[in-house]
Parts: sequence; structure tokens; C-alpha cells
Amino acid sequence: MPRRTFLRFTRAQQIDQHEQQHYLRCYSPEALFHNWQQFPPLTSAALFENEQPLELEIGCGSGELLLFLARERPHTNFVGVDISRKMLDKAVEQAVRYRLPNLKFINADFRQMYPLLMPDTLKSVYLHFPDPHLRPRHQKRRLLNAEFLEQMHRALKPEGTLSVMTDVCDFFFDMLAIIEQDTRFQKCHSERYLTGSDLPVRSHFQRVWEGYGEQVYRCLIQKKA
Ligand SMILES: C[S@@+](CC[C@H](N)C(=O)[O-])C[C@H]1O[C@@H](n2cnc3c(N)ncnc32)[C@H](O)[C@@H]1O
Repeated sequence: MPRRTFLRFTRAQQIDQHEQQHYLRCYSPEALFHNWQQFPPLTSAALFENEQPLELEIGCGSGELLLFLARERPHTNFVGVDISRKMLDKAVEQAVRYRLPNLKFINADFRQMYPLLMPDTLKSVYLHFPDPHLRPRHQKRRLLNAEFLEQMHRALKPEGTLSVMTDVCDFFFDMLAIIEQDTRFQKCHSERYLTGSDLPVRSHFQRVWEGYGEQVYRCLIQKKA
């Protein structure tokens, strides 16, 4: 490769890496387990150095929802957490492309991040198309359980919302039953649950499942003031 081309190529790579680091943080399971105190709390001040409202997507995958919301609402900060680095690389590539100062991604197991959640800090949380773990012996891996709601109740601001969406009917009703047992939340709709998506953007998995003709089940709940 000619020297000039090589230099241009390596410089472009360096810029990419630098920009990638701006958008992506990686928290190893070992470090989170042994020394979670070394990581910044999940707040706008710690992650964005400002006080804008903060919204979180858990299991954000390739980030379509947050990429859309961050562009639409520049005065809100958005954080996406996903355990899969491969999925996040796609999200980060787009974040670099659009240069979004109000968006960050964290590569971590969200269940290990509970100590980083601060009281009354999140405006909204999205749990869309979480892995259903349908086999009985795998169900303990599901993200939404009583402990998860405990943490959401602590971290959400009063009247902050949690949006839950999936195409897996049995899984949805399992989650709904857990949600309905927690009287510290109320539904934002009069129906027991809703079907179909009302979002202006469709995530990767939403497109996949809707392509197979699957119905989407969802509910939106709010932390009581
Ligand atoms: C079916 S995908 C849905 C992705 C995205 N929400 C969408 O609608 O396209 C589920 C995502 O949750 C992530 N995930 C599963 N368990 C997780 C955990 N414990 N912490 C963080 N992310 C997790 C997976 O890596 C995967 O990207």
C-alpha cells in the first residue's frame, strides 16, 4: 500500500476508534462483580456531564430506538445497555455517523449494573423484545422479575415510565403477572395491555418478528408519584 494511502487509512481508523470510545463503554463481568465502585453511576452528570433528563434501554441490541430518539430529542440523554458487543458495534457505528452528543452505549450484563442505578434519576426505561428464555430451567435468566421491578422503582423518577414489549405471548403474560403484583406502579392505559407498536421507529427484532406476522404485546407502567 502506498505510504500516503496507508497513513490516511490508519488515521481514519484512529479517529474511528477514538469516536467509538466516546460512544461505547465496556464493563467486564469480573470488574463489575468485584469492584463495581470503579464505574460511574448511571446518571446524566456522570455519563454526559450535564443535567438533562436520562432515558435507558435495557438490551438495546443494534440501537435503532435510541438512535432515533436521540436525534429527535437532543435535550434528553439516552443510554443503551447490551450484553452483546457485536450488537453494540452496529449501534456505535451509527452513533458515530450521526454524531449524537446525547447518546452512549454500555456493554455489560444489566443485572450486574444494579449498584450503578441511582435513586430517582431515570425518566423512562425501555425493555423491548427481551430474550424470552422459554425453557423452564432457563426462566431464571429473564430480566424482568421482582428484583428488576424493585430496582426500577428505585431508579425511576416519580411518574417515570417503564415500557415493556415482546412478540412472545406466554412470556408477555408472565411479565404482566409480575408487573401487576407490584402496586407501586400503575398502568398508563386503561386496557390491561396493548397490542401493536405505537413507536415511530421499529427495532431490528421488531422488524424480524413482525415480518413473520407475529403480534406485538406491550404495556407502559408508571412509578406512582
Ligand atoms: C431479542 S434482542 C432485542 C434487541 C432490541 N431491543 C430490539 O428490539 O431489536 C435482546 C437483546 O437483549 C440483550 N441482552 C440479553 N440479556 C441481557 C442482559 N442481561 N444485559 C444486557 N443485555 C442483555 C441481548 O444481547 C440482545 O441484544
